[in-house]
Amino acid sequence: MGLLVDGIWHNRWYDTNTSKGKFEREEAQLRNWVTHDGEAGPSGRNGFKAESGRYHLYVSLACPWAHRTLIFRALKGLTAHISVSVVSPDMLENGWTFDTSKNSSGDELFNFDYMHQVYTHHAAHYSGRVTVPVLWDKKQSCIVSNESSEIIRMFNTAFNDITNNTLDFYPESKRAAIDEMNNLVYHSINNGVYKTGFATTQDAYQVAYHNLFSALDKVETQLSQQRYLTGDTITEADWRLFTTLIRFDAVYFGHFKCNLRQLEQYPHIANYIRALYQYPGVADTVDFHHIKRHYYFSHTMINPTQIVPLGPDIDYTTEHNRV
Ligand SMILES: N[C@@H](CCC(=O)N[C@@H](CS)C(=O)NCC(=O)O)C(=O)O
Repeated sequence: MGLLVDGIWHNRWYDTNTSKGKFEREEAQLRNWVTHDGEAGPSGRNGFKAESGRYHLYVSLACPWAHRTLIFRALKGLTAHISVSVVSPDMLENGWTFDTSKNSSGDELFNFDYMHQVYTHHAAHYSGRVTVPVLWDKKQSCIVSNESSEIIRMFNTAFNDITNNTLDFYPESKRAAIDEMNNLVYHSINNGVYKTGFATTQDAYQVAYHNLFSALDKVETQLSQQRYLTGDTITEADWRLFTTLIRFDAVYFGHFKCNLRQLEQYPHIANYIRALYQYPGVADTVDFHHIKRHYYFSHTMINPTQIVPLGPDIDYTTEHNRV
């Protein structure tokens, strides 16, 4: 785990000394948008037109943020149009690697050894964390974006003329409700599990823990009244929540000490996870080997023995009642 400073890789864990033990996530820096006509999106510059075969996704199958982009790639019919490289789940002194002997697919574009080389290929003097997902433009040889919430918005609409897939997970009429739900889920659940697990003071841990479980209680209540987070149709808000929920009992409950309850103990959430897992195309994007191996093996300051636990044994293919 580390970061680039002026293009040079440094092996360094997150610094929580200046934030009273709180984990503070760095903002993604590269924020261009692929659009149907190549005009600039809400941020960044123009020049990224949606074209089949032009873009490449770098992902980790362990990472909940990258997982969102894989789900949208699958559901929006983009697998034949956007290629993918998968990093190894082991993220140690060199950060994310393309070590094929450790379950990486290898770097399909450049045959690099490390993900940080993709960042310095984009900008030789890059400074910042080397995160996934990354959307790469093969034509201009640069990174389009390293922000998953924006990559899924691009996938939701920019390629519709190419795929003829008009499924809309961010429909105009529901945007306010989706944004409100995303705000709760991002701060208290998606990032909330990280704030709980990466806290280095008791106080910071407890604040994050209580916030997380109070948000999960709200979600449970919401799901007791309606099928999906914002009503009777599935939206982006559900997929953003799902990638954290599917990792929760396997990793966050134990490794990140989010252990008030397992999600299996929430009747509505437990069924909802199954409904989303069983949505056509989604189960193929979930890889529990990568998920468990990444967290337990890579975070040696939390789990110095690097033992990867065998349990829990949960079957997400069982019948659910969300109809
Ligand atoms: N804002 C980013 C966050 C991505 C992110 O933090 N990814 C993690 C993997 S789960 C990562 O690559 N971390 C490496 C690091 O922080 O050094 C997004 O949503 O795309």
